[in-house]
Amino acid sequence: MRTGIATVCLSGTLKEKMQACAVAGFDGIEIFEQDLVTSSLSPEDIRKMAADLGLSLDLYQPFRDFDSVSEDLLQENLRRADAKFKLMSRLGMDTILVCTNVGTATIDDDDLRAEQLSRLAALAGEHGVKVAYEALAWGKYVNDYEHAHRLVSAVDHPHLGTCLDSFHILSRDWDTAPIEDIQTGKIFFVQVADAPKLSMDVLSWSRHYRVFPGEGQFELAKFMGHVVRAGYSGPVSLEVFNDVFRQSDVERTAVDAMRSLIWLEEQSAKWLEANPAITTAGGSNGDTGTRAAGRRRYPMELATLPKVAEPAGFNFAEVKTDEPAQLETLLGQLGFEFDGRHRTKDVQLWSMGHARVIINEQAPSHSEPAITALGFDVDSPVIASARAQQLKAPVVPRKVQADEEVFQGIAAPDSTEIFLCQGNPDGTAAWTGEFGEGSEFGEGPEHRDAADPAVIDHVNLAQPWQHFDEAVLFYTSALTLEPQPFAEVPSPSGLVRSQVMQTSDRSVRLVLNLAPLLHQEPGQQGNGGRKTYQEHIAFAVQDLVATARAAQDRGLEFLKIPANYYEDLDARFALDPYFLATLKELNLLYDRDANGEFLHFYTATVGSVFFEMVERRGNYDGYGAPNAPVRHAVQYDHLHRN
Ligand SMILES: O=C(O)c1ccc(O)c(O)c1
Ligand SMILES: [Mg+2]
Repeated sequence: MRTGIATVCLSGTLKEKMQACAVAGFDGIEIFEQDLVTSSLSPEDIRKMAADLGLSLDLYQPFRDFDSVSEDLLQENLRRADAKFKLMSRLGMDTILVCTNVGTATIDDDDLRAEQLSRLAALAGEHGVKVAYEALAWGKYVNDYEHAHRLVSAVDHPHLGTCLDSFHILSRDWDTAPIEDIQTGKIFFVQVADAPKLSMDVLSWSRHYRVFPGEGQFELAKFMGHVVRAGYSGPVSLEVFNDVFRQSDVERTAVDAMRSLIWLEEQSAKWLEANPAITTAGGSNGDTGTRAAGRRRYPMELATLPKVAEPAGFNFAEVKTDEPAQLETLLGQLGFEFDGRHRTKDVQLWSMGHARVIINEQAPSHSEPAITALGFDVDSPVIASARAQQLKAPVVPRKVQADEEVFQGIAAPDSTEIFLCQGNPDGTAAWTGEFGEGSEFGEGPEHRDAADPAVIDHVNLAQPWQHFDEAVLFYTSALTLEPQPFAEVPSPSGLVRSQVMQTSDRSVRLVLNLAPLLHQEPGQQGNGGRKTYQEHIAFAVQDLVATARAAQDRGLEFLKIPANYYEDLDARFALDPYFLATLKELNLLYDRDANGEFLHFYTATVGSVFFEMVERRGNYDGYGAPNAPVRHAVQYDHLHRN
């Protein structure tokens, strides 16, 4: 698959954008008109720079408001087109995008439109330029790709073809299957963008909220599957208008963009495998009739990635600090046991059942506790790491001694280190043997009750606002977690956007939060990587009431839940009075739905970290979302009291 990206996706000057695209590994780019007009580089300079960078200049865009106009306006539009065609010759470009008229169209007549497009195609032909006609979702008379293509077919000129843009098609819920009916060779260009499902006017949605594939909710693999089956083999080019990406670091956004196409390519190949085309006599579009290993061949070759299964669970969570005292107390009060220190590193291991927490003391001085690493159990750490690296995940360098387990590590967009681990099927982990071994430092984990079912239930990571979408794609593509629709949770300092990423069996649940800006204390940017949001690790136990009582006996300070909460709980659920009294006495939170029940409590925050203990009853699948505002409020209270 040839990869491309429109310069409008990125921040910076045209030169900076082009360099970032080359570094990220794109094959080509679309030049957005404004980037050219505002550039100090001449068209010849741009052409040379692209050639030097190994980038093809795939599309010049957009040419607006051409069709459905009066004759005098058309004359003017043809003059303008002539100037752009001459410019394209200087740039060495051969394809221009013409979008359906949204501004000056006054005549709704397909015959007239076809006639006008045919005059444009004839002029383009004289310049050796190809015109790709794209239906904008808000086009005045033409806003549907099939309509646009009917016009292209009516004109039937070798220099006029169709441009398909996934946003304009999927935002309007147009059926994508008829893409396959487009005559081979008549799709001149394909643009891809994803988007969250939003109910707003489609122009604003398009201009501000597009995201890279895998970061939104569109069925892009299916869209691409139909494009591939139509026999298209040209560039698949990202066109993502997004307010955040346009102000983010250009090189980083270009890598995020590239990752999205690598992932989309794999997903498209998978969709094609799962949806074999029905063979018709004589073959369908683009079908060369050959079969390789039972797979139909299409002109577009789709690369795949190392195959991995979903992670089987959390292997560990790491909190880093050089001041571990409070953390040690908290974990001890929750019922964790100290398994000892690492043989060679300044690191402690604490565990409860199969929930393992590492306190890493190799931190700069005065580093308050922060979640810095997560371990995931995978079938093959080497294959999982290869996949992540092909998806351009940065590798985390590790110092290991000869006889220590080597973890494959990659850095998530918020800089949390993700380790790909080989867990044992019984939930234990071999590396724990490196701790406490017959030394004065604790007993080691061997004494632990292997039947204790405690596990890490979920981890909640706060994302910097400019990396939220990137994080969704990172966990989707590299770790194959499934993103759920996002929710908004009110807190005293703002609305928190929250998105769950999980495995299908829920053995891994990761919650990404976009914390309110207020939580970013000024002057903390780049402060030794210190996180300024609250994040937490939740542990699942079998009997939360017993866990809470034991924790209370060990002196754990519970966050005081307001009495109003319990009144509301009773009103909603008509709980057994004794049970309600127990919840209230222990400051426990409760939720119930058709699948089951959920009991949980939170600790106070140390540094940027707090812990949650949960009990899931039945098949309860949520996170106590109705209780999240209460949690935010009591934590806010607690923070401002101290
Ligand atoms: O928003 C627009 O105007 C616009 C322009 C060109 C495109 O290719 C597109 O998809 C949208
Ligand atoms: Mg477009």
